[in-house]
Amino acid sequence: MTTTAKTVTTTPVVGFDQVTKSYGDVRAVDGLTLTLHPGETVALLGPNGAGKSTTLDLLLGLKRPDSGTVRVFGTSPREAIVAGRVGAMLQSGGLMEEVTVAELVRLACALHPRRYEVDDVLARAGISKIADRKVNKLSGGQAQRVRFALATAGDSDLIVLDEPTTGMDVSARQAFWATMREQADQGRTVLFATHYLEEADAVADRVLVLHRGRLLTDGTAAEIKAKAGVRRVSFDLEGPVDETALRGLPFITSIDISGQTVRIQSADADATVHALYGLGVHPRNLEVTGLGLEQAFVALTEAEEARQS
Ligand SMILES: Nc1ncnc2c1ncn2[C@@H]1O[C@H](COP(=O)(O)OP(=O)(O)OP(=O)(O)O)[C@@H](O)[C@H]1O
Repeated sequence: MTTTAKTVTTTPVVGFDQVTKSYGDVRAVDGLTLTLHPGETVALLGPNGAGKSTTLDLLLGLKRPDSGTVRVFGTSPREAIVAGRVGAMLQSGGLMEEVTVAELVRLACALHPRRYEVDDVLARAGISKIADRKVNKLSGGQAQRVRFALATAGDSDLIVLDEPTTGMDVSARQAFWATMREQADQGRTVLFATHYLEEADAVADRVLVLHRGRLLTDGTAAEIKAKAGVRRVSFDLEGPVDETALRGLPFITSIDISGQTVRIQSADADATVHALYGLGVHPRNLEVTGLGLEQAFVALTEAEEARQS
């Protein structure tokens, strides 16, 4: 996206300013400040209990902050929702049991100030064929698709998704993200919490990592991988090698020796490889690669745990 004067002056989609929310002694969200801009697809990551769901609940006005302010399109979350600007798909619950899929989706469309046609919503969510089924007879993945339909029942500017693909099979997941990309391409802002880091890597143009209610990192997936600073070194051994010497290589954060194959994670891959040659080892099929988002996420959150303890 090119930055223009227009984007700079546009009202943020979401603005959290020093937001704190506790449950008894547990501080679920701790002084969180963040801004989401129009058209962004943003992944919200964090270990269990990091505060993702609470953050989304605050954004949707389902919970009120103890302190700080939450603004959505420059208004309160409630006003933004009443105006039909926000569509949401939450983790569980929220489905009336004794109605059919079509009835439920029809209701969601009727309630949306900028509603879509029911048949289009069903088709987009891939649930036309189960439209007459009772909601309490659905599989977990089908129920997720219905929640997705409810979140896209009208022309919302912001779509909020809490672990949307949990329970979906691989093809449902792919179809889901293809639809979500279309929504984003039409200029909508999409914010989703997930534990599937490969989804965040593939879909999000911005990744927020929460840790104990605070924002640990905020950047593109590539920036977060680079920030973790660790790279993978893998190679095959030729002939016997002194394992103790290998394990003593500098900057190693983990090492796995399996038969003739060695896999290392190193905080300074160049120095590790240099020292490897210094041992007189001639590695075959040497590869030095960056971490995936998943490993980077683990490295960053573990480092933060260590720092705080
Ligand atoms: N209703 C509640 N009452 C008491 N504590 C709560 C409540 N809801 C959440 N918490 C606590 O607040 C913290 C943040 O929870 P939250 O559900 O926001 O995290 P999360 O990042 O969404 O976790 P997960 O990945 O497991 O879904 C956790 O320590 C959780 O136990």
